[in-house]
Amino acid sequence: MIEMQDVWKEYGNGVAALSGISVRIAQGEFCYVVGPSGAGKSTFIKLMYREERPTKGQIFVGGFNIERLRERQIPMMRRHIGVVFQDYKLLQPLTVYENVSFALEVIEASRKTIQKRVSEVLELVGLSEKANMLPRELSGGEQQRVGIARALVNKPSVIIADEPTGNLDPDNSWTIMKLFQRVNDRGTTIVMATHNRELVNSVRKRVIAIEQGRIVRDQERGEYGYED
Ligand SMILES: Nc1ncnc2c1ncn2[C@@H]1O[C@H](COP(=O)(O)OP(=O)(O)OP(=O)(O)O)[C@@H](O)[C@H]1O
Repeated sequence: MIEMQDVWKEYGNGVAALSGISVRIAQGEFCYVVGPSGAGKSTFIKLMYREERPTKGQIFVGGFNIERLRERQIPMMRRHIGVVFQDYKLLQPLTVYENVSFALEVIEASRKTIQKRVSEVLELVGLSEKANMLPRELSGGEQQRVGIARALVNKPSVIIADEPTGNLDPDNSWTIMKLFQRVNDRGTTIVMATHNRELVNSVRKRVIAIEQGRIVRDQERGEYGYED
């Protein structure tokens, strides 16, 4: 479960990115976040995994009051949240396998657990054959699938994705969407900021629209609602 209670975010330069956001996303929901450029979507997403801190308000993710956490509790909290980025953010010198296993090595999982889990997620994203390749040897769609495997390897209860299809063509975007759908079918909450009108209008889910830092629409099985 994700909950924000009257959350405000003003950046250091005085820009008011979010102004009084209150929202609740239940465990297992699939939720799009839409809105014009600069509306506050990325800020909304970044607050959920504590990449940014709110100026005011409370944020709960997967049972953690993430504003009350001590520094040393942050890695534990992040294990419950998988994050997927528009530009993948893979470690270039590492292989596909290593990019995914890295998240488990950090928590000192046993070698056997690591091998089993990495094989499972690479299979899920259809990249078992490419485990030993480097990111630069992969297509954009494949790189994003590595990003998703990495996000899933710790079995998080929530996946947060900021424009995961932003750099991909329609075919690859659909592949990513179907993967998210499968992950969501297993009970994982998905929150996905997107400008992809076609995906939002074809695969109907909850839509939260943000404009000028405020939620202006929150619809079950909603539509994209913008022309871009
Ligand atoms: N680190 C930052 N420092 C200062 N201002 C910022 C910072 N990050 C974002 N902003 C500002 O906060 C506002 C909201 O930005 P945000 O990135 O959340 O929007 P967005 O809806 O994700 O936009 P886009 O769709 O273009 O990605 C914008 O006015 C932006 O310029």
